[in-house]
Formats: sequence, C-alpha cells, structure tokens
Amino acid sequence: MTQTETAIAGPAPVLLTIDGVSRSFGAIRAVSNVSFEVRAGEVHGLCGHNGAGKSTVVKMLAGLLQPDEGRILIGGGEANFTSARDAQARGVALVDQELSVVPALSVLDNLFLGNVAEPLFRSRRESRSRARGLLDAVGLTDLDPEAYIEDLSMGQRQLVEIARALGRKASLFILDEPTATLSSVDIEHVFKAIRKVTAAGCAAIYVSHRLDEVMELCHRVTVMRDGQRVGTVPTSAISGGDLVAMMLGSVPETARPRAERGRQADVALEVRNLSTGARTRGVNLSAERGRIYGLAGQVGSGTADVVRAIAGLSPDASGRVRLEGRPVSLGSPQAASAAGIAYVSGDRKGEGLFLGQSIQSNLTATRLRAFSIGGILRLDALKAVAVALCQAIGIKPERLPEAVSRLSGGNQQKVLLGRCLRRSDTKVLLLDEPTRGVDVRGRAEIHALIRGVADEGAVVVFASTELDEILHLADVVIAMRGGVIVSERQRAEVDAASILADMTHSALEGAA
Ligand SMILES: Nc1ncnc2c1ncn2[C@@H]1O[C@H](COP(=O)(O)OP(=O)(O)OP(=O)(O)O)[C@@H](O)[C@H]1O
Repeated sequence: MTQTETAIAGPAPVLLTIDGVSRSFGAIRAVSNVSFEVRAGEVHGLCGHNGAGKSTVVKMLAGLLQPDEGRILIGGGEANFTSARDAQARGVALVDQELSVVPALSVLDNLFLGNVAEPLFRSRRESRSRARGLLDAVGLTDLDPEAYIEDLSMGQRQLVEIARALGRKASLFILDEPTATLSSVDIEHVFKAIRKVTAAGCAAIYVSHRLDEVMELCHRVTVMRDGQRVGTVPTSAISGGDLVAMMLGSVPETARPRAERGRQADVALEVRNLSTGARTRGVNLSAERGRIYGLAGQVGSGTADVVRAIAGLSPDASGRVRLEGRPVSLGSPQAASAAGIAYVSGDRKGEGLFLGQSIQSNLTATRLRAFSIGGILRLDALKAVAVALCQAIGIKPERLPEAVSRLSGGNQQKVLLGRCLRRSDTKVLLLDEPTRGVDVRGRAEIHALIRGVADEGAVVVFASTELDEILHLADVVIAMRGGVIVSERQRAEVDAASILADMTHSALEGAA
C-alpha cells in the first residue's frame, strides 16, 4: 500500500481544532500549549515517545479529562466536554488502548452498549442485521453476532471495539494504539475500516508507536515531545527516519549484533512436545544460557501460549519442561517460579502490575521474603534495592512512592521488567510482547535491560508479533504459525522478509 492511495484531494474543511490546550497533573505538565487542526477526510497521526502527552490529548478530546487552558473546537463550535457521554453526543468516538468491550456479553450487546444515539427498543432481528453490517465493515464476516466476547481472540475483540465505534455514527474517530494486539491480516481490516470512514468525510486521529503504520495510513502527523507539539507534517513529505528524529530530537544509532557475552553452550532449558489444548502442538525448544530466543508469530500463532505454558500458566499444558536437567511441573506458576523461571506478562494492567500500589511496592513485590528476618521486613535494605532498580530502569527514584498507574505505558512496562532484574535466582526470563505500546526510545531501553539479563547468563525467551523487535533482540529466531514451530534459525541467517514469510504465509493466502 502506498501513501498515494490515502491522499486526499485539496484542503478539506477543518473538523477539529485544538487551540493552545494545556493540562497538568500536580507538578507534571503533561500537555503544554498544544495546537493543531484535523481536516474532514483526514487520517491524522499522533506520535511521540512514552510520556510525550498523547494519551492526555486523546482523553481531553474524548471528554475523559478537561483542559486547564485552551479550547477544543469541533466543526467550528466550542466543545467543552464534561464527560465521555458529552463527547460521544458531539460525534467523537474513542477506540482505546485498553479494550472496553464486556467479555461476559455477546458481540451484539457490546456493539450497542452505551450508545446514546441508539433507540431504546429495537427487535433482535433488526439489531442482528445492523450488527452484521458493522462486523462486515471491519472484516469480521464470519463472526456470529450472538458469540460471546470472552470466546474471541484479542484481535477479534479489538475489531468489535472498532465496529462499535463505527456504529456510533461519529464524525471524529480516535484510535489509540488500535493495532497493538492485532495480526497483520487484522491490521489490514482496521486500515480498511478507517479509510472507509474518512472517505465518507469523517476524520480519524491515529495514535501509534508503529511508525510504518503511521507512514502508510496517515495523511499528516503531529509529533509531540515532553508535552509540547514539535510539528505537524504531511507524511508524504518525510521519511520514517525524519519522523523518528522529530520524536527523539536526534536519530538513534542502529542496533549492532549482540556480543552474546553470557552465552554458555550447554542446554539449560529443554522443552519437549509441549502442547496447550488446541492452541499449540508438539513444540520443542533447546535453549542455552546467555542467549535470547525470539518466538515470532502473529496473534493466535501460539507464541504467547508457549511462554505462558513454560511459566506454568496454562492448566491444559502437556509435554515436558526441564531446567538444568531437573523436571519442572507444568501448570504450576509456583513450581516454575521456584525453579528460577520469571515471567513478564504482555498484559501489564490485567496481569502484571498492582495498579493501585506504589512503584516501590511493584518493583519489590517478589523480593519480600529475601528481605525479611524472622518475619520482620528490612525496610531500609528493601528501599535501597528499589532505588537501584529504579536507576537501572531509568525512572527517577523520587517517583518510588507514586502509584504505578501514574506512569506512562512504557514506564509501567519497565517497572514490570525491573522486578526480574538483578536477581541471581532468575535462570529463565520469559516475556510476552515486551514492548507492546512502548515508543522507540523506551523500546531501546527495555531491549538493553533484557540483553543485560542474558549477559548475566540467563536464558531469555520472548514472544513478539513485531518484526522489528525480533530483528533487534533475538539471537535465535523461532517462527510459529497455526500453533506449531515452522522454522528455527540463527539471527544472522534471517532477514525481515524471510521471518515475515514464515509468520504469515498461510494467513496471507487465507486473506487473498
Ligand atoms: N493521571 C495522571 N496522574 C499523574 N500523571 C499523569 C497522569 N496521566 C499522565 N500523567 C503523566 O503525564 C505525562 C504524559 O503522559 P501520557 O500518558 O499522556 O503520555 P503518552 O504520550 O500517551 O505516553 P505512552 O505512549 O507511554 O502511553 C507523563 O509524564 C505521565 O506520567
């Protein structure tokens, strides 16, 4: 797909004006005097590294936060939203990073839930037919509207969320990292849906760390850094490198091949014939200390299931896992953890962090036993470890008492990883999508932390849907598709095209 396909003809009327908007949280000025315009028919990218202020702008547009200063205008009229309902009534639809579909309800019920424009009574038949149209528009042509959300994949749930936004007849669609959990086939459906609504005269704001997507989909992009707008440019006038430079203020160095300092040529982790229900079959892995194994696959390929099963988190797992020759019981996270297997979840909010608790508590949650003597916690020693970990992950130690929920997504991910750092008992580090929703700089920092763990002699196994991440981080690339391993190669033997071919071959055939 090229940018010319998404080009809009001539200057269209301005649909949204953000005029000198600012918003602070206590002493933190999250958004400072930001102005830009979005035109009808336009897909407008919003980029910036973690903590740049993108989500805060999005929340103000969606009525979830109010600006301290400045104005928001929609169609030329002031839009001082006091609630999300208010914003929805004025034609703003938000598709959030965090899914808001209700798992215990059907697709159909979710599609019309909370839609202020929906009639109170409509026959089930009418609803089904409307639902069918919305689902078809996002490529979910085979999905039964009566299916329950909890039975759907993450990708399907995200597409239902977008279908729901389409049903709200909005004029401004805001998509905040909509593709973070999607496979490339699903991403194409999302892109098609966005192009369809913008071709009909609506506007879309597309927030993403995936710069290739921004370059492909967006007509213009606004870049933010440290709460301020750096600039707004047509994507046709810049390269991906220019965009990175705008975000960072400088061009980052390209990654050099890893020295594999901690590599020891003996197999520490052995996985034999691992299966998890119908999701993965016959997975074998022989992993050496000090090496990083990247499981490359689309959403639903089984990569995440493999890391979860090794971590003891799949009750239906079968097969054998041995660590340093000793068997590790499957289906028991306690057994995995006692053996020295640490796991960093891809779902940092649902599964990883204690959101209401401080950064310090989150960093030290799994170390309390090591710091208690006779049931008494050595608080000073614990604090010293927390400070050291904070420094290691690049967060200011003054922030330790703050609630972890106040950190940006990327920094939350670093806290999750920080828990597994500097531990002599971590023999295997497992990660699922280690940099989901994290910007370029945060990503490089997280990758450096993970390399550090391997350099100290641990086995690292991570699952990722992102090619770039596989290419930057893995020493050994294992591609999965349809629940089985399709190839295992040394990093030097692969390039982007060959991994992508292994990851997507059947999926692309299926879509053709
Ligand atoms: N509710 C809050 N309380 C305190 N500080 C906050 C709150 N929400 C955001 N911040 C701070 O405001 C700044 C901007 O955060 P914001 O989430 O808007 O950035 P972002 O660009 O969306 O980041 P990311 O890409 O990581 O999601 C950060 O320093 C963040 O820690």
